[in-house]
Amino acid sequence: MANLELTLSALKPVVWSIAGSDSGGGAGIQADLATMNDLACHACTVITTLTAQSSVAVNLVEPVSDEMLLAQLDTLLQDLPPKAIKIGLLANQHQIDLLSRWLALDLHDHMKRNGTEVAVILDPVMIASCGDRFDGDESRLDFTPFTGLLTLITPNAFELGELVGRTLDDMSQYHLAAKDLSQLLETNVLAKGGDKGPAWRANAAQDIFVCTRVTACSEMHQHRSFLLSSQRIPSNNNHGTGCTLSSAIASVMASGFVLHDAIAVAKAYVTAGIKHSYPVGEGPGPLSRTGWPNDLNDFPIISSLDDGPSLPSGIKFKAIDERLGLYPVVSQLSQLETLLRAGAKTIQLRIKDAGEPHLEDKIAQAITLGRDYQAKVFINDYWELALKYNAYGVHLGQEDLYDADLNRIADANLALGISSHSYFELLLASQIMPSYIALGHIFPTTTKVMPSAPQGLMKLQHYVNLFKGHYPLVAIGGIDASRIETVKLTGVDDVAVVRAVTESEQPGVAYQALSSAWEQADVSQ
Ligand SMILES: Cc1ncc(COP(=O)(O)OP(=O)(O)O)c(N)n1
Ligand SMILES: Cc1nc(C(=O)O)sc1CCOP(=O)(O)O
Ligand SMILES: [Mg+2]
Repeated sequence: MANLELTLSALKPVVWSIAGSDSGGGAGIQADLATMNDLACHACTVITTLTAQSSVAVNLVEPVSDEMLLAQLDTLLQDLPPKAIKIGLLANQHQIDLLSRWLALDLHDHMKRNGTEVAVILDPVMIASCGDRFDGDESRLDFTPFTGLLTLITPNAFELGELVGRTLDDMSQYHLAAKDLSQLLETNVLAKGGDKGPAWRANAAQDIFVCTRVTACSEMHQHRSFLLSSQRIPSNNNHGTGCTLSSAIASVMASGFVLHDAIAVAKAYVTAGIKHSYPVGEGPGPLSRTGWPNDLNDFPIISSLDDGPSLPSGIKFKAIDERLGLYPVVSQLSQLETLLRAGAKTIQLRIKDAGEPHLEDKIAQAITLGRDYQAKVFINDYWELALKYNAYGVHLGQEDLYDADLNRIADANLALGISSHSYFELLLASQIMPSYIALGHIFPTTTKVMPSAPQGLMKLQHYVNLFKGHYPLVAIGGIDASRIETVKLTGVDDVAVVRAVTESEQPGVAYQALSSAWEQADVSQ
C-alpha cells in the first residue's frame, strides 16, 4: 500500500512518433520506438516516409499516400490518444500542410473535448547523419503552417540556418536566429549545437533554449534564453541523435514533466547514449539506450543567455554533516522555542509578513535560541539579518537567489538551503553547491500558493535517484503522519513540515511523534 503511487506510475503514457522509417535502424521511427520504450512509455507510430537508408547513404525516399498518413492518425486517435507527439521526417510540403491541418482541427478538437494538453515536439529533419538530404530537390520546406501548433521545435545548426534563411557564424547569430524562429512559429526553440562545427561549439555540446511559451514553472524561468552545455563525447556514432533527443523530450513530457525538465533529462539521455554508442556498418553508428538518466555528470550545465538575472559560479556552501531529520518550519518565535525544548535540532523561522512587529528582534532571538539549544536554526528569506546575527543558516527560494549576496553568505560560513520544484530548478540549485536542497511541494498544501503542480512520489523518486549522495535532500509539502512512510520509501534524506506541527494543539508533542515516526519508518520491504 505504501508504494501505491509508484505502482500507479507503471501505467505507461502513450507517445506518438510521426516520422520516417530508417531501414538502417539507427534513426527515424526505429530510434523513436527504442527511446520511447526505454523511457517507460508506450510508443505508437505514424509512418510518413519509407527510406532505403544505411549508415552511409540514403538511396530512396518514398512518402506514404495521403490516405495512409491520415488513416494512421485517425486510427490512433480513436483508441490510443497521445500524451505527447514527436514529429520527425516530413518528406515534402504536402505532408507538412496535411499534418498541420490535422493538428489544428482533429487534435485540437480532441484536446478541447477531453480537456487535455498534448505536447507536440517538431524535429525538422532535413539531412541524414551521413550527409544526404531527404528532400531530394533541395527546395526549402515551409514550416510556417505549424505556427502556433507546436510546443517545441528542435533544429540543428544546418536546419536553423535553412529555417531562417541565412548562415549562422557565431553564438550570437545562432541565438538571434533561434529567437526569430521562436517568433515566426510562435513556439519554444531548442537550437542544437551538438553537431561538430565552428569553434564555439567545438569543445562542448551546447544547445540554446529559447523559452517563450511555457507555463507551470517559475516565472523566473519563463520568457528567457538558456545555454545548456554538456561535455562533448568523442564518438563518430551519432546516427539518430536528433531523433533520440526529440522523442526523449516527448516521452519525458508525456510522463508529466514540464518542458524545461524534459529538455534537461533528454539531453542527459543523449549524452549517456553517445557514451555507449557502437559502430555498425561503415558510417556513423547508433546510440545505446541506457534508461532514465541518473548520472549527474550526464546532465547539462545551465546558464542564462540573456540580460536576465544569472547565478554566480565557483561558489560552495557549508556542508552539513549530521542528518537534518524531521525539520519543522514555523512562523512564531514561541513555537520555535517550544520545538527546541521538545528536542528539534533543525528548525526554520519563516515569517512571511514583512510588516510583522519586531521582526528583526524575533530573528535575532531565534538565532540566539538556536545557539542555546545547540540546534541548526535557518532563517527564511531575511538573509541580511541572518548574516548580521550570524545564524546557522539561511533558506532561500529560487527567485530569492538572484537578489541575495550569495558570496557574502558563503564567505560568512552560513549554511544555505534552496527550494526546488523541478529537475531544472534542482540543477540550477546544485550549480551553486548549497548545504541542502528542498524538493517541493510533494503533496497538495494549503500553507502557500504554488505556481507548479504537486510533484508526487514518482517525481520525488526520480529526483532522489539523481541527487542522492550529492546533497542532503529534504522533501516538503503536504507531509503528515499518514505520508511519512511512503515518503521515506523514496530514499529522501529528510522531511520538512509546517501544518503537521504548527496546527497541532500541542506542537511539541506532534513534533516528537512525527520525528520518531520518521526515524523508525520501516523501509526494508
Ligand atoms: C525546507 C523548506 N523548503 C522549502 C521552503 C520554501 O521556501 P521558499 O521557496 O523561499 O518559499 P517561502 O517559504 O519563502 O514561501 C522552505 N521555506 N523551507
Ligand atoms: C513553505 C513551503 N514551501 C514549499 C515548497 O514546495 O517550496 S511547500 C511549503 C509549505 C509546506 O507546508 P505544509 O507542510 O503545511 O504542507
Ligand atoms: Mg523564502
